[in-house]
Amino acid sequence: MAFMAPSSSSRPLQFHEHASARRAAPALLRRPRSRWRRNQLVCSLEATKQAVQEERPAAVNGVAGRTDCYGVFCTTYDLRADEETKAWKKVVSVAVSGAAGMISNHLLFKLASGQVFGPDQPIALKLLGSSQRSFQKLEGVAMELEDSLYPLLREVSIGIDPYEVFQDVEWALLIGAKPQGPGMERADLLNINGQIFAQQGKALNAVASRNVKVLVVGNPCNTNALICLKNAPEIPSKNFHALTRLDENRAKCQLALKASVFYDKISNMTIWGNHSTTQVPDFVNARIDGKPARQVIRDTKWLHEEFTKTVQKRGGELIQKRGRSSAPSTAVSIVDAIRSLVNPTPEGDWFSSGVYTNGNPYGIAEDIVFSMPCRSKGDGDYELVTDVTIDDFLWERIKKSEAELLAEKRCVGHLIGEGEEELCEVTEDTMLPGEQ
Ligand SMILES: NC(=O)C1=CN([C@@H]2O[C@H](COP(=O)(O)OP(=O)(O)OC[C@H]3O[C@@H](n4cnc5c(N)ncnc54)[C@H](OP(=O)(O)O)[C@@H]3O)[C@@H](O)[C@H]2O)C=CC1
Ligand SMILES: O=C([O-])CC(=O)C(=O)O
Repeated sequence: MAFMAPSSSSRPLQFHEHASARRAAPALLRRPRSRWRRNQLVCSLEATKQAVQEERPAAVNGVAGRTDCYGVFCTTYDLRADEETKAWKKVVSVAVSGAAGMISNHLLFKLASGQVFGPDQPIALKLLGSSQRSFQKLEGVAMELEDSLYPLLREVSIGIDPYEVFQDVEWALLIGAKPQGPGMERADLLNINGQIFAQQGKALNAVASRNVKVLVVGNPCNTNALICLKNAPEIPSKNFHALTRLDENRAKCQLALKASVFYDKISNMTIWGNHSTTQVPDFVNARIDGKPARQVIRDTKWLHEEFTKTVQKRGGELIQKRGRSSAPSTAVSIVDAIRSLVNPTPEGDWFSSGVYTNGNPYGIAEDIVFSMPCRSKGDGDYELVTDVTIDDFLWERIKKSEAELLAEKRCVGHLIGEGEEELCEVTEDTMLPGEQ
């Protein structure tokens, strides 16, 4: 379906709205912010910059690392006339970590345009960076958002303290992570990135909306999501997702190519397991133009061998060709993943997401984050799909992915309150899709 952004001629005026102001006064009573207040906001941005330059640790609820509005988004306007003619929803508050990275470079503009949450949904973007180095880049990102004049983008703030940035957020898109450097062991990556997600889990637990939806993208995303949810005991575990939608999209593309159909004909595509080379793209339950995929693609050898391997290794192949990991297609898949939760799933179809195993009907180990088929009513929540067939081919591979996730979980016991750091043994042949 084509999306049309509202034209800039009908663009309403921006306002910056603090959570406290939102609680204190209904929108129609809001007044333009005084020059003093504006100066104060600018000063606090300066204080943040200074703190960052001095490499002071970000304080929890303190001045250092404080998040505030950026540039044009600090200005408050009187919206009374505007609100009489518009039927927009209440602003949705979305945090994005790794906001100066490659994936975010594509994603933020899709979020601001209305493609994700809808053309009647104003949005506040809270951009999280990790350090002094990233702060200036975040300013650059915020400047580009300013210059894009998106009617729905009502607030942009930047910061490096997750306790500030995550305040009252309803969505947290956790993209920031350290990439796996040359010669870096998987165990080291699990530990370094795990620390980031443990800290961010704690911050979400302390300050985010109690029903925040969390999508973990930074790799290894399944185990990072597990670490995050374990550190956020006051937020329902069901609200945490690891992104496997890119893998679903890749699998749909391969089936479409083989069957010589346009990819919108492919449905019911499940990715089982880990976002790694053990993932299991499910051709058994997938459908092509409403028919079981195996009725359309008779080449069983291709389905068993090439299809599965191509999807598992697509990320690595792309890195080899492009010299960097997928960013635009990952951003698109994040959009798809969110849209699948905020729109009802089409009748008979489903989508894949890495979700917490807690009473799953398939016999997969509990207490890990595993990609499975889901359906949503469009309320941000989901249910697992139960009418799927798991044959021996799938089951054997699902168990391998499960074993990998259980091994990863043992490596991060110290980050999820399950013992000290132990000898971390992740088998050699299991890799991130982009690992060489
Ligand atoms: N699940 C999936 O399907 C996919 C996942 N990915 C993963 O997404 C992640 C981001 O990819 P991409 O945007 O291309 O990467 P980039 O390297 O372009 O950006 C990553 C961002 O992460 C932040 N970062 C780096 N180190 C740290 C740290 N120690 N603490 C906090 N933040 C940090 C950096 O922000 P700053 O400047 O603030 O330090 C950087 O801007 C990677 O982990 C990648 O493997 C990628 C593709 C698909
Ligand atoms: O390993 C990476 O960073 C890239 C990745 O996840 C993918 O392409 O699926």
